[in-house]
Amino acid sequence: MPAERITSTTLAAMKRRRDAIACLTCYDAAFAGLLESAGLEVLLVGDSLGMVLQGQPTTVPVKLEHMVYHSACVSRAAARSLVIADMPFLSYATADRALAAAERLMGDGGAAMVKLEGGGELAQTVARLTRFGVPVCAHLGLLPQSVHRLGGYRYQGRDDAGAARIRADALALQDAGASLLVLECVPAALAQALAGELDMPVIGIGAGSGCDGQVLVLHDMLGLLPGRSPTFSKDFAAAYGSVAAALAGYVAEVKERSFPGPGHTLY
Ligand SMILES: Nc1nc(=O)c2c([nH]1)NC[C@@H]1CN(c3ccc(C(=O)N[C@@H](CCC(=O)O)C(=O)O)cc3)CN21
Ligand SMILES: CC(C)C(=O)C(=O)O
Ligand SMILES: [Mg+2]
Repeated sequence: MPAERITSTTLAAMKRRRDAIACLTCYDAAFAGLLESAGLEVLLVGDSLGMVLQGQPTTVPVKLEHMVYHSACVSRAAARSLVIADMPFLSYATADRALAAAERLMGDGGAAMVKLEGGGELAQTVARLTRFGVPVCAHLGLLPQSVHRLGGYRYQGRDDAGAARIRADALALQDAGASLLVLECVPAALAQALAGELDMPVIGIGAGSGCDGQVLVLHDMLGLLPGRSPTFSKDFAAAYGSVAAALAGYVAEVKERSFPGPGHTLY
C-alpha cells in the first residue's frame, strides 16, 4: 500500500513536533524518484529551472508552459512527496491570471500547491486561490523575479524597517490563507523569529538553521554548477561521493539541523 500523501497538514504537524522539513528543487521524473526515495518531503518545481536548465540569466523569461511541462514530469514520478510549482513571472499579476495559472499547474502539471513571490499586495490573490482549493506557498525575502527592481541577488531584511516589512507581509499572507512560506536570503535571527511566530511552516534558503525546514537548488547541492552557486549552498556530492549519498546526506543534515552551519550562513 502506498504511504499517504504529504500535504500542508502533514507539514504543519511536523512543525509542531519540531521535525525539520527537507525540500529540494526538482525538474524531472528521474530525480523525482531519487528525491522521494531519499526521504524528501517536498519537491519544488522552481522557476530556477530558467537559470539551471535553460541557461537564462534570470527567472524572468520562464513561461507558464515550461512550469506546466516540468511539473508534469515531476508529479508523475512522485507518489508521496508534496509537489509545489512556482508560478512564473507575471502569471499571478491579477487574481484572475493566478487562478488560470493554478488551473494549468495543478490540472495539467499535477502540482498540489503553487508558490508565488511577494507580500501583502498578494493577500487578495492568495485568499481567492485558497478559497477555490488551491494550497498556496508564499515566498518572501529575496524575490528573484524582482531582480530588475532590486538590482541584484542581495540579502533582504537586514535593517529594522526591512525586517518589519517582511514580518508584516508574512502575517498578512498567513491570514489570507497561505499554508507555507519560503524565506530566501534573510538574516538567520529574523528567520528564526518568524518561524517561531508564524503558524505556517517556514522553509529557509540562505536563511540560517532556525527555520522549520530547508530548500536548495538541486544542481547547486550536487555541485553541477561549479563557481555559479550561491555561498549559502553546499556541494553535498563532493561531501558524500554519489548522487544517492548526497541526497541522503542532505536529508540527514537538515533533519539534525547541522545544515546550514555557520559556513553557509552569511548574516
Ligand atoms: N543555481 C541557482 N541557485 C539558487 O539558489 C537560485 C537560482 N539558481 N536561481 C534563482 C534564485 C536566485 N538566487 C540567488 C542567486 C544568487 C545569490 C547570491 O549570489 N548571493 C550572494 C550574497 C549577496 C549578499 O551578500 O547580499 C552570495 O554570495 O551568496 C543568492 C540567491 C537563489 N535562486
Ligand atoms: C530557490 C527556490 C526557493 C525557488 O524559488 C526556485 O528554485 O525557483
Ligand atoms: Mg522560484
